Amino acid sequence: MSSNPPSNPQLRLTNVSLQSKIGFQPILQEISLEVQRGDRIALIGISGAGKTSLLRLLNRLNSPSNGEIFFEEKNYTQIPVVQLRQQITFVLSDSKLLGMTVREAISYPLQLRGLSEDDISQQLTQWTERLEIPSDWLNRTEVQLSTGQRQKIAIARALVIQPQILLLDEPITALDVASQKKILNILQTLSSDGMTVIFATHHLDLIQDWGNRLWYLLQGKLVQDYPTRQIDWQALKQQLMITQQQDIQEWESED
Ligand SMILES: Nc1ncnc2c1ncn2[C@@H]1O[C@H](COP(=O)(O)OP(=O)(O)OP(=O)(O)O)[C@@H](O)[C@H]1O
Repeated sequence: MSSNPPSNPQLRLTNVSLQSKIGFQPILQEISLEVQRGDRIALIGISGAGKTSLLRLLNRLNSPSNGEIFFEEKNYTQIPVVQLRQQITFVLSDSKLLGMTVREAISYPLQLRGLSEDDISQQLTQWTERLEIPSDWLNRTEVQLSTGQRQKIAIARALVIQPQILLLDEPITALDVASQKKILNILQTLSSDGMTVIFATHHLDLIQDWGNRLWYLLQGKLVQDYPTRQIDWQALKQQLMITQQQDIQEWESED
């Protein structure tokens, strides 16, 4: 956790920028930060601030135009991408099952790691119980699931492999409040056991008491990186609302 004396960071970004291929304005600008093992980070910012882009860089779906990213002090460029993604997993808000049933989708990452059928079955039972996924969902395909149900499956599929770092992009927006709280609690427990979680969201109320750290992105810049206990949430919500309104006004004045 960040509150412990800092050891070698698990992740380190040095002056990372991401240039847009279509616009002049960089998507991310000179981001430098360090992440300690077990950090629970809420990543916030208005639409277009760069949250998804930053998560994509951390999952190596994109590479920085400038700057470097290190995982356990090893440069990302030196780590085979498959190996990296076995340790750093990304959950999108609209993950697809790609024609698989729920059972197949959750089992697949375990098959890729060469687990026996018995071990896969044990993990499947453990995680479906923990996430309260009813057994009658297991034979369903994507079209037979609601958006919220699909989000739950995407989280299960990421958690079965117990990654070192879990990246989440608005992962529980479509779930009911009780399910959201349950998942946030599970993530909190897992992070206490050492899993790092980076959670991008617009819903400050949801993550206010959840994280130990907050990153605030504004126009691709990391403008705040604070322990959550130092945050004035009311002021932050107001600041976000004002930024959002300014953004809309800028758009309107360009039309
Ligand atoms: N593939 C791309 N090509 C060009 N520009 C892109 C691309 N993807 C994103 N952008 C731009 O990068 C900026 C950041 O987008 P990003 O999706 O990272 O923001 P975000 O904070 O995740 O937004 P939201 O909260 O709406 O999901 C936006 O201005 C967007 O238009």
